[in-house]
Amino acid sequence: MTRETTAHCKTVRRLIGKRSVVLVGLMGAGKSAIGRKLAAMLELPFVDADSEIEAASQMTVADLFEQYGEPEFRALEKRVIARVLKGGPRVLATGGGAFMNEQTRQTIARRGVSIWLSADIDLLMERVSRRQNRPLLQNPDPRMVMQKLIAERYPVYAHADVEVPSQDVSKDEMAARVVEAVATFLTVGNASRVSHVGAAGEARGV
Ligand SMILES: Nc1ncnc2c1ncn2[C@@H]1O[C@H](COP(=O)(O)OP(=O)(O)O)[C@@H](O)[C@H]1O
Ligand SMILES: O=C(O)C1=C[C@@H](OP(=O)(O)O)[C@@H](O)[C@H](O)C1
Ligand SMILES: [Mg+2]
Repeated sequence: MTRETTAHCKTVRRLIGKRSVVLVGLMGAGKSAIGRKLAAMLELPFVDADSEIEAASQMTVADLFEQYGEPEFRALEKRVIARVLKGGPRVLATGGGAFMNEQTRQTIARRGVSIWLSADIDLLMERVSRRQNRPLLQNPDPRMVMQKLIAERYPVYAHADVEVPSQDVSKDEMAARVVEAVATFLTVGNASRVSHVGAAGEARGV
């Protein structure tokens, strides 16, 4: 990061105050990868909800789904996210299904700024194909599953404070776009819900 970018991130960090930055969106959108970068840029602790669930249960997400079923996983997910958000400002990468829970949406609205990393199906499929650790996609036709999830979930993700489209750019560039989107949201408010940042980040040499 350039010195200018670092100074900008410190300003954004101050604007965030006691809130957390919460990433939502479908599997493969980059919540975990971008969240980690974003946390480093903003000098905030990073928490991945799935990793917290795995640590709390001493099981993998895949084993939880298999042995206890999705409802039990969702109950655990809701509790873990509520606990993490009580703990002070963080960058939190949620799992793709978390924001579908109304109580979780309310908790996030109270304690955080929510960012929807939106993405088209081709990008999502390419990115999830690298690992076989997502139980919902263990299906003969994972693309059809993803299409169905897009139809069900995108109208709900659209309730996030800001939408940042995931594109085929580096993780650092995506994280810089999220920083810009958060800054715009916290200064201008809802006036500009969809972020079209790109040029600004590039101009700062991110
Ligand atoms: N901007 C990006 N450029 C290249 N690869 C990316 C980018 N964002 C995410 N990835 C990769 O895509 C895969 C899925 O990302 P991940 O962060 O696990 O998504 P999510 O947590 O939203 O399911 C990972 O292998 C990750 O490294
Ligand atoms: O979309 C979902 O319902 C899920 C997404 C996963 O997280 P990522 O979105 O980080 O892949 C994980 O929580 C679980 O496999 C269920
Ligand atoms: Mg993830």
